[in-house]
Amino acid sequence: MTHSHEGPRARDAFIASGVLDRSVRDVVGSSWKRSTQAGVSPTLVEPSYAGALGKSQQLNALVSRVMHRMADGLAGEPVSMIFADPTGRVIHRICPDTTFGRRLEKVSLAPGFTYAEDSVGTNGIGTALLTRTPTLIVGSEHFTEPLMAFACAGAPVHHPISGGLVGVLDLTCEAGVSNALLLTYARSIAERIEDEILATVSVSEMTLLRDYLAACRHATGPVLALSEDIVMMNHLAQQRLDAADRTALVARTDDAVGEVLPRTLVADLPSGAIARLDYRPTSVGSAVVGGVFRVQIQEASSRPLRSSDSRALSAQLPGVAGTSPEWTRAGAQLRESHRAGTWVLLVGERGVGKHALARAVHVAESPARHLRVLDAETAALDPDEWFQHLEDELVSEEGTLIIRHIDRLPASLVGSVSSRLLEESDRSHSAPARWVVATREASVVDDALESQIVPCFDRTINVEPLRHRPDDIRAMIPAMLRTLSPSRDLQISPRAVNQLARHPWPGNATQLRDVLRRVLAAKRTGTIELADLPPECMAVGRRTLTPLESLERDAITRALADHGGNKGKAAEHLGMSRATIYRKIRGYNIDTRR
Ligand SMILES: Nc1ncnc2c1ncn2[C@@H]1O[C@H](COP(=O)(O)OP(=O)(O)OP(=O)(O)O)[C@@H](O)[C@H]1O
Repeated sequence: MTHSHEGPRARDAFIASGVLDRSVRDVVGSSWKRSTQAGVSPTLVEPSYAGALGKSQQLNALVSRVMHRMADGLAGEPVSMIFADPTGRVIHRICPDTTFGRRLEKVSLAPGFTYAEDSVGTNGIGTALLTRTPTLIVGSEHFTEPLMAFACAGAPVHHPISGGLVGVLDLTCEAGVSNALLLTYARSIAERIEDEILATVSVSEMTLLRDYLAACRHATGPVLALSEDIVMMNHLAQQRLDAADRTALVARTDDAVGEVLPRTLVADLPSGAIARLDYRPTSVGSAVVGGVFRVQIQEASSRPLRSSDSRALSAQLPGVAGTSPEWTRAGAQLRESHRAGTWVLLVGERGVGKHALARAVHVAESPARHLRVLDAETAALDPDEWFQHLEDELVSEEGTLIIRHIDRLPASLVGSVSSRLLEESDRSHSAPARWVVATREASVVDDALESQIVPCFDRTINVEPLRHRPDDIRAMIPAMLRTLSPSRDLQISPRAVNQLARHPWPGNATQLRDVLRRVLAAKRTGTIELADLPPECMAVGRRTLTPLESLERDAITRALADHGGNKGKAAEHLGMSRATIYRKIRGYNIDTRR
């Protein structure tokens, strides 16, 4: 094993020239090559953030119990015990030594972050998951430099009946103090977890396993099986999808698991590929206990989008500001759908700019055609009249129809609107000049909406909250000032812009616009200074958060809300120490009084 002083040299030589020194272990050399191919940075650790909540609450609770029992042996040692799900997302972390815990935080080895090999390169978690073999990675065997200070031993945890991967148990310590026992200990904890799972396997799980195994036998593509407590995916899912795509796929299954009837979902994956998920429920008696998804992947390269189109697709859209990757990607996907005549459900928090984006794409792509906007929120006033407006629009051969707030359609209209849209969407594929986009708030969950309205659309595109796009806030401020007051020559100072860019904007662009409107009412000329901003914009963090930080702040805020503001419980839920959550609440200036 090359854990000695040859190690750093062998790694440096590989990074510089791609040449593998003979002293490098095979498992490490192959992983370095895969890390290079995946485009992992050798100098930065940049794990993606997938949210701290694992899908399988019951499994996570079981793992947490075993880990806490076994963690007694770690007291006083700078060792951390970590469990990550099959996608490499860290679910639990126990680290009694707080100084060491802080070092792990610096490399984002914390709940919610993805330590898959294609996310952070060679490491005990990701490499063990990918090779499905207990793996010890020490010091300079890591691909990225900041991880070289650590040693990590990952032992895959398999479901004792299906054999499917349920995650990986990892022990991480300082590189200098590691020894081979680390891996032995990790394996024995993994075995304890497997024993515990076996002891709790129930009839419903056995039934789900039977359906999953039957689907896998005939599968030529990824297969996923899920219940409230189990996520299983076959080898093809691990091979064909990277960590971010796998996480997105599992998140998309939320829309079907528990449904009584089979259905098909479409998911846009971060890589640009589209996945079609065919769902079949698993039932025990009359109760649905989970479901199996057969997945077909349409690679980005085989989609109608030609690469020569991509630049035009991501070009600035008229009437809206923003250059963040999230905003640009949503715009490009929407333009692509317009060109293909694909009907879209635009999903996002209130006021993020869904309607503005759909309008902008219409203007950019088909300015000569007519545009009609119907707001489902107003349908309750006169449902028959509203439905007639919809009917009038759908019979016309071309043009864009934007249905705003489709999640607020009155229950009495859901059935008729759904059948009318389905009927027309079939016809529309031969008439791509007719394009329909509906907007929907992300947090509204409603059975009728999921089962009847969502299937009317070919794809879903997400618009990210403004707080995850601080650069867009900066771009939107002058654009909004111009539209709110075209005749006035008003400037805004950089300090005021910085302050606005740091605000979390729970009401998104709508709230930003309202704030600017209020500022303009009081300020007629000159430069808008910090002091001109309303008080609600002043209570913010001291600096602009990175996108990952803002995701973490959201996760903490959500956990606090879910646990009635109890910081201890929220910390436990997120796998953080109480000290960490207190520090983060202060650091992010989270208001805990709500
Ligand atoms: N990128 C942008 N550039 C400039 N203005 C924007 C941008 N995004 C949104 N706006 C403006 O912010 C306001 C809110 O946007 P919009 O109505 O499109 O949001 P929405 O997501 O459809 O909201 P809701 O969910 O409440 O229907 C509008 O006045 C819109 O013109």
